[in-house]
Amino acid sequence: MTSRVFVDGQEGTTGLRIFDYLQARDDIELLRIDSERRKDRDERARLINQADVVFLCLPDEASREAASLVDNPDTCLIDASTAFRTDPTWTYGLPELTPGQRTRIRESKRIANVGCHASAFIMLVRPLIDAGLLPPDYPYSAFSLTGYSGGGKRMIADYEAATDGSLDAPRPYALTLAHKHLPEMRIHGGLDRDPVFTPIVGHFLKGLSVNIPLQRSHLPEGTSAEAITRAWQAHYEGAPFVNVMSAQDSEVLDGGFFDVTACNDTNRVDLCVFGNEERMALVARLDNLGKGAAGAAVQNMNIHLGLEETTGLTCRLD
Ligand SMILES: NC(=O)C1=CN([C@@H]2O[C@H](COP(=O)(O)OP(=O)(O)OC[C@H]3O[C@@H](n4cnc5c(N)ncnc54)[C@H](OP(=O)(O)O)[C@@H]3O)[C@@H](O)[C@H]2O)C=CC1
Ligand SMILES: CC(=O)N[C@@H](CCC(=O)OP(=O)(O)O)C(=O)O
Repeated sequence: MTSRVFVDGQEGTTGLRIFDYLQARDDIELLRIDSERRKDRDERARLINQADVVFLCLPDEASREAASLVDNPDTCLIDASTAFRTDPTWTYGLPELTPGQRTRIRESKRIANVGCHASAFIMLVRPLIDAGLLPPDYPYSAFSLTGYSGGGKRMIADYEAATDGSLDAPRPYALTLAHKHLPEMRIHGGLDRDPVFTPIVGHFLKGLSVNIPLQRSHLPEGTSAEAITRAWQAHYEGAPFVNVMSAQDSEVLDGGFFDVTACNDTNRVDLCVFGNEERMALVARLDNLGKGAAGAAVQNMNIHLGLEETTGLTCRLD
């Protein structure tokens, strides 16, 4: 059976990438909006209500408006923005979160796709907190290294225009320490309070890595690198896009350096723990436009439609 799909925001960074994923598929009929009318409320409402699945690839405010335009009870929204990620009437679009999450995504008509930094952060900590290896009240902090496509069309244009070298060096941002992903990190990560989170954007298009430092003296006795790896392996068993790695794997460190772009053009997320007797770091990497946005959105659509989760996506073993 063919499903009708509309991408609201089809000319943006995430929307274009979803188009790339879907246009080759013969089980999807893509509804296209005339470019001139892409911000016309009535035309968007018409297409939204014709579709089985609508991807909202819009700023938060435009996503809220789009959600208010739905009157077809069969239309499923998958929203890429931050607008609904902690709204209890929406389902959090991270299938790997807990054992029941795929069923919730299958049954829900309102799915909030996960933030790119938040995906990496939550996939590192949540299974470990649930397994009792990390305490919910630990004073968590994290930094993230991300490519500039995370900032959408405007940031891409700024980086591409900066041929004078002015944007060559990495730039920390969100230094008010109130990044918009903190609420979802806390709530869906299972933390007692928001982490101290500092993202850094670099002069590369895409790829992202989140690093969470940990002091072993503040962790439960049994929390070792081996125990963490085992807990991830148990939690993510059968998850086609999650790759639990060992610090000894040759693909993890290249001459002592970690490649934050190694998952680019896939929907894969790599998880790894580094460290010694005293200190550890949990590290995840993913493509911010793949598992961090468009790939995850297509994965959620596949699950919602009852299709094989991996349809049209590159997975762990590819
Ligand atoms: N880029 C990334 O890595 C990630 C992005 N996201 C989220 O996904 C959403 C989209 O981001 P991204 O693709 O990067 O953003 P872009 O800025 O690249 O694209 C947004 C698109 O939305 C269109 N738009 C804006 N307002 C309206 C409106 N009122 N009606 C219809 N269309 C509108 C814009 O139109 P125009 O073409 O005129 O500019 C643009 O094409 C955001 O909420 C973002 O936070 C989530 C995870 C990762
Ligand atoms: C480099 C850059 O600016 N990246 C964006 C992340 C993009 C993202 O995940 O956006 P949403 O969660 O809003 O959907 C940021 O940190 O705000």
